[in-house]
Amino acid sequence: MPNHSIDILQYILVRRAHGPSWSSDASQLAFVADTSGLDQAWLLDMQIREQRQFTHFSERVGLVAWSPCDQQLIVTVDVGGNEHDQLSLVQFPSGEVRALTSLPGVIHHFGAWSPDGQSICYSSNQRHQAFFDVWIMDITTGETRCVLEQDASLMPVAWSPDGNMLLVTRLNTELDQDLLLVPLNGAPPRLLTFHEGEATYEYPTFAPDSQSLYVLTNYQREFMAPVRLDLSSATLPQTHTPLTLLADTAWDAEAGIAMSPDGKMLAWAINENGCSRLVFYDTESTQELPAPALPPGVVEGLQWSPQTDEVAFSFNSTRFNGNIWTASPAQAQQATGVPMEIEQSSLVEPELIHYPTFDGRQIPAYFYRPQQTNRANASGQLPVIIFVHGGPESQFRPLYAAPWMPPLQYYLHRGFAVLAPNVRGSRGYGKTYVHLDDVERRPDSVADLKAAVAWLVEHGKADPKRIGIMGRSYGGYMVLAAITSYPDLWAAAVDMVGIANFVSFLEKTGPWRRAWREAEYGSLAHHRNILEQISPIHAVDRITAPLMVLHGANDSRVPINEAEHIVAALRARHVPVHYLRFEDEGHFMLRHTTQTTAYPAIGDWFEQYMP
Ligand SMILES: CSCC[C@H](NC=O)C(=O)N[C@@H](CC(C)C)C(=O)N[C@@H](Cc1ccccc1)C(=O)O
Repeated sequence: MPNHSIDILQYILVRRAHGPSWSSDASQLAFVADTSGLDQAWLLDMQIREQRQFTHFSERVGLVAWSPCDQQLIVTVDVGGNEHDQLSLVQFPSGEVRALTSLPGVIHHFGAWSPDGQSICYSSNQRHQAFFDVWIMDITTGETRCVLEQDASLMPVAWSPDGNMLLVTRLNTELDQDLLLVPLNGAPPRLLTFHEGEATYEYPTFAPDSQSLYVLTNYQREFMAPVRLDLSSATLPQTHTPLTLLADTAWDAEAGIAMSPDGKMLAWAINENGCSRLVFYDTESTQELPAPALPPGVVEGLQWSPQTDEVAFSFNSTRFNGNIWTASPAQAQQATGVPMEIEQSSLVEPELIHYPTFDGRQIPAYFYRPQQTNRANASGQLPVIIFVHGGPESQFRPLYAAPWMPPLQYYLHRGFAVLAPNVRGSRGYGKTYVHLDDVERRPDSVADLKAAVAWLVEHGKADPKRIGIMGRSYGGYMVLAAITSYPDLWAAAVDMVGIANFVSFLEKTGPWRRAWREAEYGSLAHHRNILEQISPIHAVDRITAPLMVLHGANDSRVPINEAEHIVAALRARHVPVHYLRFEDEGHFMLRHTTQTTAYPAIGDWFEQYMP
């Protein structure tokens, strides 16, 4: 028998670095890493290639952003995982910290530094809990001024190189956005992206002359593609800013659109079936350049060096824990050495499969077969855990250590196979696919889970009596929907931070999030009947699968009463239920101490009911 308490430490000790930010002279690369057990700011000295922890907060750091001129950085920190980020300024090299905001009830989203390093822009919901306005702060005097106030979710994303304008994203829903150009001389903001239907605009970046910008968008397209928006031509009211497509894409472009300081090169990535391919692009010849190949994995946060011809990004794959890498058109290399203590060869690479579902569609999924098959039955069939991602507008991707994800490799090590489907409604497969589960069509995505079981059994991959299901957040809802809709399929289930009742969830989730979620799930005003019909809390009588429930008390996305209600309902009906409540955690359950408790307990639960 393996000793699980030792094993889990190895799996949790697969640390992750993300969010690279260059100092202006490119001598230092800042990033966020959880090497110490909690995300903190770290620095990599690019000359001597040594990394060191730079901040030592007792709470989690969200992001780091170097000033474009000076030896100082912005960091964001929340409390107990509540996602109410506050902004602080940290001096280099002393590490001295000055709080720039201290409003614990208010959420701050850092936007950008001004090009002269004197000011920052950010948005906050200080005026009204549900709305984010755009602010500028002089970091020397601490003086603030609101530069854009709307009853909307506004996020500043870039400061023009000439210092005169901000670029602001307005989040209409999770899948629809606008870009606004905000002159800092008090003139009215200009809507750049008048559009009908849905469009998102991600990672907008100004060209050096402030006359055009580059952005990834799915405006009038199925997939995200890199485009240039020409700001110099006058735009008629109710028209979209003229746009040039840089490269046609059959998959989503992602991870940023990083620009070299002279504006001659761009870099982005393409998400091909969940794996990132790096792209370099020459803006003069308008041609793609050769790019180094990466192992199958995920690229995030592309940042061009202010001094050299290389980009920094975080890279995370099945066999490489999250680290910061750098790449030029000639080569890619790992830059940080955030440790991974597991032998690479013991990590299982998944197989990409597609299975048919009720309406003839093919559902993409990753199947992981454990190296040790000692838990197979006499027919060679394995116990299988189906892992359902959240969102639902998220995507399961083959990475090792997303910090919020249960460590699938650990369950493989304990002898379970894992199937991770991207059921209808997932991101990454185009605009049409992502809407196939909207509002009244939600049960169709649950039927895709039934089809997953059929595929596993038909292909001899699973012992039909030992199929379990686990998911987080919206994926936790999918678990509850699966065990109420198809109770006979499941031997055991695990719901982490899931929704049990869409009505109480929408009433109690942070008011800033309600409108985004209503676009996906249906609204309290217009779809109450549907919301009630699809809510597992009203079908608890159908549950027979033993259920484990885990939740963080400070979760501002899915309030903890969702867990408390389902647990109480099952206890009243004597269905086996095991509840773990974490007091100093929010939605993401990021503390290593939490993870070393939660993840072995999940393994034990599946082992108990799927022996
Ligand atoms: C990136 S996809 C959807 C994000 C969505 N945003 C706003 O509400 C979200 O947070 N969805 C939640 C459920 C919702 C609050 C009811 C969710 O399912 N979260 C998942 C996926 C996720 C992973 C990482 C960052 C954001 C979302 C989860 O926490 O595992």
